[in-house]
Amino acid sequence: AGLTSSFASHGKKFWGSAADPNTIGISQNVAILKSDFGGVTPENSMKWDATEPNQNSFNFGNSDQLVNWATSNGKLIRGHTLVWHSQLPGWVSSISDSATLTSVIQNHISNVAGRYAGKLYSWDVVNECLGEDGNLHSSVFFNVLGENFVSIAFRAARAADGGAKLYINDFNLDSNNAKVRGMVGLVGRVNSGGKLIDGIGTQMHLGAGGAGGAQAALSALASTGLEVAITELDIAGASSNDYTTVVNACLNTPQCVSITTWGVSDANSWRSGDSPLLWDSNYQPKAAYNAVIQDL
Ligand SMILES: OC[C@H]1CNC[C@@H](O)[C@@H]1O[C@@H]1O[C@H](CO)[C@@H](O[C@@H]2O[C@H](CO)[C@@H](O[C@@H]3O[C@H](CO)[C@@H](O)[C@H](O)[C@H]3O)[C@H](O)[C@H]2O)[C@H](O)[C@H]1O
Repeated sequence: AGLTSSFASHGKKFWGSAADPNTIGISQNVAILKSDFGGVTPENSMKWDATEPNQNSFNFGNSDQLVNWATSNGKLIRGHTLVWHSQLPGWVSSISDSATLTSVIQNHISNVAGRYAGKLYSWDVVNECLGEDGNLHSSVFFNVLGENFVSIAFRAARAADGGAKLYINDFNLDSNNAKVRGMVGLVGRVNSGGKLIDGIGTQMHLGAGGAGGAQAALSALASTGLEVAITELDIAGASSNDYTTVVNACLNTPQCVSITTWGVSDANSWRSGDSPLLWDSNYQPKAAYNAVIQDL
């Protein structure tokens, strides 16, 4: 059995991977996605700079391709991402009026999330809004709208797609650190007036030997009672021990519903120099892959 079916045998939803037209166009990659993965996340095609490069003119060419491929191959989809300060067009980051920015966010989300309503498992509604101290960091969204931009985004996402799980996603949520505590506080405040956020995504772009804090991080995030997902896993050096440590942390955390690696093969990884994934640059499974399968 492959990754996702072995993982699902423990009551988990799916094991996914980042993907996009550039990687579903590679036959070796597609063969592995079909055999071992139960979900995909668009690596770039659903981001603001790709979907709405100019105000109110939308481009869904690549994202439609990814969604159609996933749907016709029975893969769940994690939408990524609606509101993020990076890969953001200049026409958005230059807005300084709160009413304008609010309607721009609402229009973007109703068009993008509305288009895929009913087809996605979840959305990363807000991505990377926290600083390492656990407070919201400076961005056009926070500077113009304050913390309320998070609620504005989640309400718009809920209105556009009543079925998708709505996640807040961030990196360096890899141990029970100030950022994890900040995230727990933020979701508590946002959900205090009624549940807007359904889940917390921890990206887990790890260094070699960096998996030791995974259990503490997942337990702390799960203490909110929300779903938790590992959303962009890759680990420098891809050691068997690091990968099985992360997998076991998820197995031991009932709210941890899925693991997504940020790609399949080192050949297409954003950090290929670190050899961080479970398949090498010749699309051959590494020792870590066998160790994970054995562990599951
Ligand atoms: O940075 C890693 C993670 C961290 N968490 C959020 C998550 O979304 C992020 O993913 C990475 O996010 C990165 C940008 O922030 C992506 O990198 C961008 O990926 C884009 C699509 O391939 C690149 O854009 C292409 O660039 C080419 C040459 O510069 C141009 O010819 C193409 O037209 C242009 O699309 C950008 O330069 C490149 O910066 C990576 O593929 C993607 O893996």
